[in-house]
Amino acid sequence: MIESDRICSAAVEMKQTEDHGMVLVSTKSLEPGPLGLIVFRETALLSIRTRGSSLDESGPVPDYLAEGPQMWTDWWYFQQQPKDIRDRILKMYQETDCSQADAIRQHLNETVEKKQGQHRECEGTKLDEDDSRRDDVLQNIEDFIKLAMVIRFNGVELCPPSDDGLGPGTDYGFGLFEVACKMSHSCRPNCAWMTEPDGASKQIRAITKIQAGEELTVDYIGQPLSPTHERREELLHSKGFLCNCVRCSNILGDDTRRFPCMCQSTTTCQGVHLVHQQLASSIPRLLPCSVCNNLATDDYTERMLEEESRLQKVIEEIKLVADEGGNGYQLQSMTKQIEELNPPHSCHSLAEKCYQLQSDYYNQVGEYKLAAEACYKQIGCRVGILGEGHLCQGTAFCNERLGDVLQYVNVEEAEEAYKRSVRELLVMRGGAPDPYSKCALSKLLNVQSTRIRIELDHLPHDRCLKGIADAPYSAPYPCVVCGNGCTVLGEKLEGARYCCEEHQQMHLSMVGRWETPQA
Ligand SMILES: C[S@@+](CC[C@H](N)C(=O)[O-])C[C@H]1O[C@@H](n2cnc3c(N)ncnc32)[C@H](O)[C@@H]1O
Repeated sequence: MIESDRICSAAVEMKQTEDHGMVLVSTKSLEPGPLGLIVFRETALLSIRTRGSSLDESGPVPDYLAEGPQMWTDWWYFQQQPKDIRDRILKMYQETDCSQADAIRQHLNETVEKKQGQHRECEGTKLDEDDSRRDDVLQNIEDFIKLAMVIRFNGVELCPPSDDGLGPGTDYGFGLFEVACKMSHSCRPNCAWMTEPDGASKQIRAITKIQAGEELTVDYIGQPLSPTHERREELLHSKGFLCNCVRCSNILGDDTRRFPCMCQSTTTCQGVHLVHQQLASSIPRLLPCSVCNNLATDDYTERMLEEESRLQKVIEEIKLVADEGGNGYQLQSMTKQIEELNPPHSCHSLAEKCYQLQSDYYNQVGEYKLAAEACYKQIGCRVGILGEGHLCQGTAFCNERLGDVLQYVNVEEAEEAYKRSVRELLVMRGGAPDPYSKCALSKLLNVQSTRIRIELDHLPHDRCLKGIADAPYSAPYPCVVCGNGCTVLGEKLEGARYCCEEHQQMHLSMVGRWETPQA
């Protein structure tokens, strides 16, 4: 463990709220500092293998559950637990109106009726041991459904990184956490959770400053760059609720879908139209320009949205080809399409995908300078949409990829990119003991050794961290009004940054916080 890796025990309490039910709040102000802060750790009350893994001991699935084999594995592991653990797990169940639960109930009840009919026909036939073992599903239908729902709505994957930090490691299935599962979801969370190497515990880390009394939130789905309606659909589908986090309920629009101001061809307006669309089934519309407030015409709206779906299709086609190639070499057959990818705005969620494809492609063909440029744009887009304070693994890995490319072009800049990656991973994942941070750190040391000839073997990891934690984050802040680089720090609204005072005034007026300066 690195020295400043602090654990903040007794920093949380549970609280009942009106809109989110039971939640976790911080009892103290928490300051993650440069190396992050562990708020608490928890071991899963129950961890369940993924069916099909070599460690799945649950045996053959009963015929009547053939549609849902994982449910059988879940039930089998549940049945192996002592009674008090089973009771605590079932206590996590929340009454919900869920069509999946109704479908399971109906299916199992029909199976019972059928079996009873068969039993009457051949009275006296003995069930074999396997049958009776499996039939406890049918004798406990309501508990079976409760367990399925608890897992669906509260189960969290248990997958620590691989030893070399280059990807996910052993998949331990998923776990049920009695305390951590009370944390609400946010698309702009203040905490991150990560699986410890034992595959059974989670570490919950503060990734932003947190005030005493503030609710602790994590990202349940890890798709912060997906458009609002996609994130909400995903949460509705997988977790059964309509997200009302700060980003999803932002009346200023979807921060991942930006289109240039309609007047841009005739004026110098640098503003953007954000999209308002809360669900896939709702009709998207462009909001007034963030700078000149002009409305987009129906014609312009239609053209922009058509262009957006066309680009989405092209990206999917390219990705399909890249995936088929395994190592990605097939991408070269799509040179023209990749080079011509042209997002509607540099801070649109599709821009991030375009830049990633371009960076991968240029990297493969050895055009490292172009690859680095595309990767810089990708980072700019991520920071532009999510804000600098939004730590996420995706951005950290992106910085690491930038470092990999820059090694061929500019070693000093590669060093800076690795530093940012290490710094972000340190706060998110806890530093040197974590394989991801270790991997980024050793890449940093490698690139440093080419510059200043340091003896890697004599440098303990903890000492290398000094200085890195303070590495400045040089990606530009986006103006909340137009997305351009910023110089003016908003004092009235924390986190809001502006490219000029005019945009600051505009934004504060829009949200009712503008006060005319005294003469
Ligand atoms: C895993 S549980 C969290 C604990 C839960 N609040 C409780 O009382 O047990 C997820 C539930 O919390 C609520 N919730 C969490 N995050 C939310 C969000 N961003 N928007 C709306 N509801 C949310 C929803 O009711 C959801 O079904």
